[in-house]
Amino acid sequence: MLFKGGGLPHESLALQEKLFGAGPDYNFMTRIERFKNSLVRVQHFIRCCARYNLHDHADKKWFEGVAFPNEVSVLGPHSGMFIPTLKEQGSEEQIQKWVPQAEKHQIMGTYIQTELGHGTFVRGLETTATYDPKTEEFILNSPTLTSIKWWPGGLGRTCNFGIVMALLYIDGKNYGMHPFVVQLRSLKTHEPLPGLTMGDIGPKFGFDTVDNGYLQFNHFGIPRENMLMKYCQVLKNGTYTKQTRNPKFSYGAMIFVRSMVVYEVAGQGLAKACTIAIRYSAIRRQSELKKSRPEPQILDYQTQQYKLFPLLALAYAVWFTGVRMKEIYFMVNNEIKQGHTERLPELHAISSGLKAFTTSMASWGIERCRLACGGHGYSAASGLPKIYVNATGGCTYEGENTVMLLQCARFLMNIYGGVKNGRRPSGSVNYLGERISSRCTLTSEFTLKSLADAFKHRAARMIKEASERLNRLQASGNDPEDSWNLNSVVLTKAAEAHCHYYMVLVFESVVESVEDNCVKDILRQLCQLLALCGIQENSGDFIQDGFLNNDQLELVKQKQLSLLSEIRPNAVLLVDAFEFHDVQLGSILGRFDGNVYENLFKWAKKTPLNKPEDLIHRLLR
Ligand SMILES: CCCCCCCC/C=C\CCCC(=O)SCCNC(=O)CCNC(=O)[C@H](O)C(C)(C)COP(=O)(O)OP(=O)(O)OC[C@H]1O[C@@H](n2cnc3c(N)ncnc32)[C@H](O)[C@@H]1OP(=O)(O)O
Ligand SMILES: Cc1cc2nc3c(=O)[nH]c(=O)nc-3n(C[C@H](O)[C@H](O)[C@H](O)COP(=O)(O)OP(=O)(O)OC[C@H]3O[C@@H](n4cnc5c(N)ncnc54)[C@H](O)[C@@H]3O)c2cc1C
Repeated sequence: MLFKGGGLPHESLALQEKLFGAGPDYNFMTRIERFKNSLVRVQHFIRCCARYNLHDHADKKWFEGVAFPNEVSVLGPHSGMFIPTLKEQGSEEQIQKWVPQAEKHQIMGTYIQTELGHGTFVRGLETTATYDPKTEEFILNSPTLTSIKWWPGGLGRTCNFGIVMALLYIDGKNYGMHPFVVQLRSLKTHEPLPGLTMGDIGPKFGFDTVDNGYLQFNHFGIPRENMLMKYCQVLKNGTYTKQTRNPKFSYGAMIFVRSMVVYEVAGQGLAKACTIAIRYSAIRRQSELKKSRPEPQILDYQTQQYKLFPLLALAYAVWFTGVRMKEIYFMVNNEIKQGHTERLPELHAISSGLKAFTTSMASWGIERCRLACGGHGYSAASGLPKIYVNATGGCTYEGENTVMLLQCARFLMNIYGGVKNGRRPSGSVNYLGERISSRCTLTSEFTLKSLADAFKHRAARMIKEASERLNRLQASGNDPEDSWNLNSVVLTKAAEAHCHYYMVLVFESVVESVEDNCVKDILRQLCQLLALCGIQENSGDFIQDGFLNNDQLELVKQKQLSLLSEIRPNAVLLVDAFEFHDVQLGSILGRFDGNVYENLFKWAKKTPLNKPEDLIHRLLR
């Protein structure tokens, strides 16, 4: 073994690959070097997949975690969007034709939806696909500047295929957004095919290793068979047929990625940041706690614990919620495949809501971890800037977070309206059918049930009030759309409260399922801390209707503080339990061996600015 650790079989395999552990320091590379380095890794990863027979998505994911530490590889859109869309939206014939080539990486694809002028508003996209029955081709065209495709990952230089979302026109009639498989580059020369203008969109906040690109179509023909035809078909003569299914099925790829992002991006990103900040806080000593005594570990300061332990609790909560979100996705998707589509709206709502809620919390949490590391947190050597810029992208891609919360709120309003009309809700919203209890059961014991109930009360009240406010706005003469807009801040807060309750509930259920009493006790403390911090940070929501009183809030504060001391002895073990290898963390501050200062010094000496022969030296001489 080249490296210590690597808890899971596929991680251990990947850690044995010299190329993934060695090589130049990422922090000292230019963007072009980072991109090239990533391509070398991609090629090696593809060879490894063949060598180790890695076909399963989950197996590959473990391997990727080591191959592309803290980076988003260009394989993300290929394996996370291109292949799933082919599988979910292609006919059997189309799946047979493209999926095997894609899985063997003989073709590399991406998901091409967003345009210069529109990302959020999918119905506003302008790219057209006009069917010509004479040639039996779709003619793809970008009719305006704003219709140029913009952002798809891997489009700039890497991919030779893509799934393009475009408006289908037959005989002058617009049939709405449909997915098309499009070859973009020659499989021999890798040059863009005639009729396509494409390239990279330039440097970004993060995602240096991904060539997010642009693409302009100039009346570009593709065969009729290239429209993905599982749900809708265009026959040779131009006849359009469709199954009587939900038109939102063509949005399936987005639901999939949103469901995965909770664990893969928010959960992993925050857990890595907590690992770095807590390990570092255990080796960093600063100031005096008691006169003439050795400087304490900064982790012994209550304020440091107050910064970091709630984030540790949040990292566990998001991790568990992400695992649950994946399970729900696969369960409901299987039901949909069997023809049972009843739970699609709930899946859309919970995946949109949790994607938004957890990526926002993680993004904020990672930055707090960086601040908690003082000066060294600001250095790239901490690894935290890289984790932040990549994770925070999750707040925007796959549906901007505010917009996603509003989608979740829309579902909550529908359900609440149904309850008012006597319908019984089920699944994640079944509590909306219960009577909202005005009695708070919180006592100094702070059982997990009583804490979850407090969040249930808050969510139910905020959803009810959002709905009533919406009705009042309409009753006072606003049309439904204006009422929605005038209520949208309240709606996003109701959606957040729903997601917050869901996360606390998932954490509670995980704690209850643990058999080992010692582990159970420690996880219970974390779950209590998560919930108590949530109550304190949003205390207005809990006291507004008199559910919590001042005495109870005082109890909340006292318990929060006592939990900090109780968690302290286990804090480092709790981050070690995430089992991130040093290679995956990419952080000198978060090294497993704690040898931070010696390695910071070695690292600084290697920085290119210290090279004696460069231009700067000549200019300064
Ligand atoms: C696998 C590992 C992954 C991790 C690694 C990731 C690395 C890769 C990195 C980056 C990839 C990024 C890829 C992208 O960003 S691709 C582009 C993504 N774009 C978006 O997400 C756009 C967001 N916008 C939308 O989704 C929609 O436009 C909308 C905001 C939802 C609005 O849609 P629309 O206007 O059509 O709908 P309405 O608001 O009018 O609603 C009508 C009813 O439809 C329901 N609805 C909407 N969407 C869905 C859906 N997806 N599924 C089911 N139902 C849906 C909506 O709730 C309304 O229902 P109602 O009953 O109220 O009428
Ligand atoms: C790193 C990264 C990778 C990406 N990868 C891909 C990819 O592979 N393929 C692809 O097709 N796209 C990709 N995208 C594009 C991405 O999906 C969009 O940027 C995203 O969906 C947001 O849309 P937008 O840019 O139009 O934001 P906008 O909608 O312009 O958002 C700007 C502001 O307007 C607000 N707003 C917009 N609409 C509403 C509304 N209805 N109600 C209230 N507020 C609103 C938003 O809340 C936000 O504050 C990527 C983007 C990034 C950053």
